[in-house]
Amino acid sequence: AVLADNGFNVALWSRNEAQTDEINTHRTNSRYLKDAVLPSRITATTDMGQAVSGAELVLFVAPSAAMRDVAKQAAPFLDADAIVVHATKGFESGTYKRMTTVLSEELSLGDDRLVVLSGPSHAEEVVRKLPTTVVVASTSKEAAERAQDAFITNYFRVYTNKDVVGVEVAGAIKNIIALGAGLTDGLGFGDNAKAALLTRGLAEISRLGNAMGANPLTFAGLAGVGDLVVTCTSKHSRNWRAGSLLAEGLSLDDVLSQMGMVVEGVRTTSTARELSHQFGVEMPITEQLYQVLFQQKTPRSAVESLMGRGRTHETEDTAGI
Ligand SMILES: NC(=O)C1=CN([C@@H]2O[C@H](COP(=O)(O)OP(=O)(O)OC[C@H]3O[C@@H](n4cnc5c(N)ncnc54)[C@H](O)[C@@H]3O)[C@@H](O)[C@H]2O)C=CC1
Ligand SMILES: O=C(CO)COP(=O)(O)O
Repeated sequence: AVLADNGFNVALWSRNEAQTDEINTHRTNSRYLKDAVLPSRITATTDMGQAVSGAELVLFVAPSAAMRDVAKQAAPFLDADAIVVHATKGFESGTYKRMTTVLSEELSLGDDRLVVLSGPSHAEEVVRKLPTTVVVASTSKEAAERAQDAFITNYFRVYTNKDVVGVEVAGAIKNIIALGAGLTDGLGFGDNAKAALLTRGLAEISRLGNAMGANPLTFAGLAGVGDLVVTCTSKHSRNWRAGSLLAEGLSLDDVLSQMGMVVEGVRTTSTARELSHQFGVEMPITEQLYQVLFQQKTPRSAVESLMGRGRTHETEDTAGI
């Protein structure tokens, strides 16, 4: 919708024909964006060739679990000088790869044509043209500026950044903390606990990101603090909502089927735990959430474990913040 508002003719690919028919006929996408009326410059299609051939910019925003498959389908149709942007917040399960790595492998692209778009940007608000700010990161200044040009509007402000690793790590890991925030709110642990969770969550994001080669300053920016705050506090967040349903006592399977939309933080908790071992960094909140999600630990005893950890110094272990 943002690209269409900026005058681009947008081809929107979906695998679901009922959904593309609804968008083309009624300009609505009722299951995912209830009250929104989509711009007439959007044409939905189930034909990947029609969507991708000739496009100067291709935006991938499949859930992380589907990214490789969707990129594979798009690869034969990608124009030689198209730039590729993604807005997906997660890693590939099993390989622990970042999304730009997956895209570069499947599309045979160099870093100079790859951009990640991230930041506090719930779709429900963007589609209503409420003021939103995001960051587009690429190792190529030119690619980042092409994406900035394409997306920037008077309600959608776009900053460039060079730190692809930091922006991707921040966007993925904040979902874990948002699941924790939903649990904390659902269990009535209070405002002090929630503030602690966000702050120590940011320390965890930074620690892993720094070990993976990120710029520490990224975590104080829109993709870091910005997205962490919105996902942990917004009524639109699926990760927060999933956490609050877990707090009501629902099983993880029941929560996920009730949500009916992707809750990236669940898979990301397993991936981040593996990455924390691989990079030798401590991620105690992630570890406790992993035990709650996958090992039947109760949230209350997870909090006890976090509060009972050995004494430590606040800043020593959070290089960069
Ligand atoms: N919803 C939001 O406000 C924002 C979402 N994101 C990120 O965007 C990504 C996608 O999230 P949403 O669109 O919100 O999720 P969603 O669950 O609302 O929609 C996902 C869409 O992908 C389709 N899909 C799932 N598996 C597929 C496959 N194998 N092949 C083709 N299509 C497939 C589904 O049918 C559905 O249409 C996530 O990584 C999320 O973190 C990023 C910023 C904001
Ligand atoms: O990343 C998002 C907003 O910036 C969306 O978060 P949820 O997936 O938790 O809804």
